[in-house]
Amino acid sequence: MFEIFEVKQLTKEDNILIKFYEFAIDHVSVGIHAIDHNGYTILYNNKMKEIEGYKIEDISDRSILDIFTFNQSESTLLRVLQTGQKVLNVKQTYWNKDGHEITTINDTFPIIENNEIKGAIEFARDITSLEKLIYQPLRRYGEPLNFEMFSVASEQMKNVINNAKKAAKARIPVLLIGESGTGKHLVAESIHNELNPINDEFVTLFSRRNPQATLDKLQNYLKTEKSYTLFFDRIEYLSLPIQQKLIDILNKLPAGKHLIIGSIGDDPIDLISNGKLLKDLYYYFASLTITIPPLRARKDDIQPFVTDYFSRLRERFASNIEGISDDVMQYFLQYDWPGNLKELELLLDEFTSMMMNEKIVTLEMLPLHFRFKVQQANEHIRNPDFFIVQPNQELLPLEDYMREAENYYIQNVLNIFEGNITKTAQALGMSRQNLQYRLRKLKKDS
Ligand SMILES: Nc1ncnc2c1ncn2[C@@H]1O[C@H](COP(=O)(O)OP(=O)(O)OP(=O)(O)O)[C@@H](O)[C@H]1O
Repeated sequence: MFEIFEVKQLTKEDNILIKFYEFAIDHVSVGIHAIDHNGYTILYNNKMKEIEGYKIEDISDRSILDIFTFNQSESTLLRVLQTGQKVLNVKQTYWNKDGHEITTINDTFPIIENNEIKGAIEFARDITSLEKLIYQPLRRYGEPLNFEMFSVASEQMKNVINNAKKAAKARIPVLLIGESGTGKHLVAESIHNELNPINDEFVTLFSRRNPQATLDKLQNYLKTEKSYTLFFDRIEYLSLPIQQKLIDILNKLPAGKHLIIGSIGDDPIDLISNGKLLKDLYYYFASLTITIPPLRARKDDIQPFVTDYFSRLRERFASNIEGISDDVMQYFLQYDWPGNLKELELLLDEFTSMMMNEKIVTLEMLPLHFRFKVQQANEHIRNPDFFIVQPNQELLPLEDYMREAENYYIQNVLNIFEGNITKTAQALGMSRQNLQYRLRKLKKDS
């Protein structure tokens, strides 16, 4: 672990000190990732694991140079290793394996000894809770949010919108269920703007900041004469006693004056059985629950979202970006988007802010961290061993085996050509249309 530096005989004091260092590294609230001069990971602490969602085994036996087979200048650790210059205050947003959104500010430094670069080290400060307060991409267009703003192609989302419109008509409490970034806030505010007559004000109460303050704020709103649409974002983050207080307040509200909308990020039955959601609070909303499916279950919505994103950029911000290439779309379709549309929107923001005069977004413009995630996901599709038939193996019907083999072969050829459809189709001896049709079919069948 410490072999990049000259090895010296460790004293007893050194050994004790190392124990302190190890403890500090594992308990500090800053993510730490260090690589040696060959790009091999030599340090990856618990906080970094929480932030990025990788295990040390995923990265320790491979050089970053091998893992990131794309444009290496995009990895700050590598850039620092190559230039010897520190890079400070780089903001990044990740969705870890549990689908949690994490925003960090990274500082990366070279480790130099006797004028030689021995490696590089990155420190990532987790600013997620701060970011939550200030990041409201919905507001950037300065318009009220309504059902017109939805980019929809999937039947599932069309149903969501229909049900949400019914809720606005009936003016009954609604519970929105969906992962982070699926559009719960957008649905809630659109319901408000659909009300006829409309309430005086739409207010979002964030449960995960300071639950008692959320309740105090609510009491203050209710003291006024105004009618409100109150959106309780992620009520499962409120403690059970606070949830009980909330029910008591909601049950005393004058009938029909305010509209109450709640949101949760998980299945309500699971939340109740895990002691995170009070049954009575769920029943308060149970007259209408609307589940917003994750983006990975409705990938048809990716294309219209991307198209609308760029047309808004052109209309409102005089951008000349026309759209994304087919290869990039293929990447988007392969990825499972744990952060849903919010993740897609942030990704589009990230690379469009770097574009100069280019009209079409191509594969090389995608940030390295994103391409790495797609690559990792593809690596897990099938292990090559799966295709070797062994005596004690469970045997699949030929049709299923052939489908798995086709998927494996196509995905690997796609990886070789970094997602480029034209080159992959050429190598496989088929037309682009045929390849695209097969990919869609394989996705549907899997
Ligand atoms: N169908 C859609 N069409 C257009 N934009 C969408 C759609 N769904 C979500 N978005 C956009 O995605 C972003 C995230 O949506 P939103 O904030 O409503 O998600 P959320 O489910 O409330 O997330 P969280 O639980 O993290 O608060 C917003 O900027 C929103 O405009």
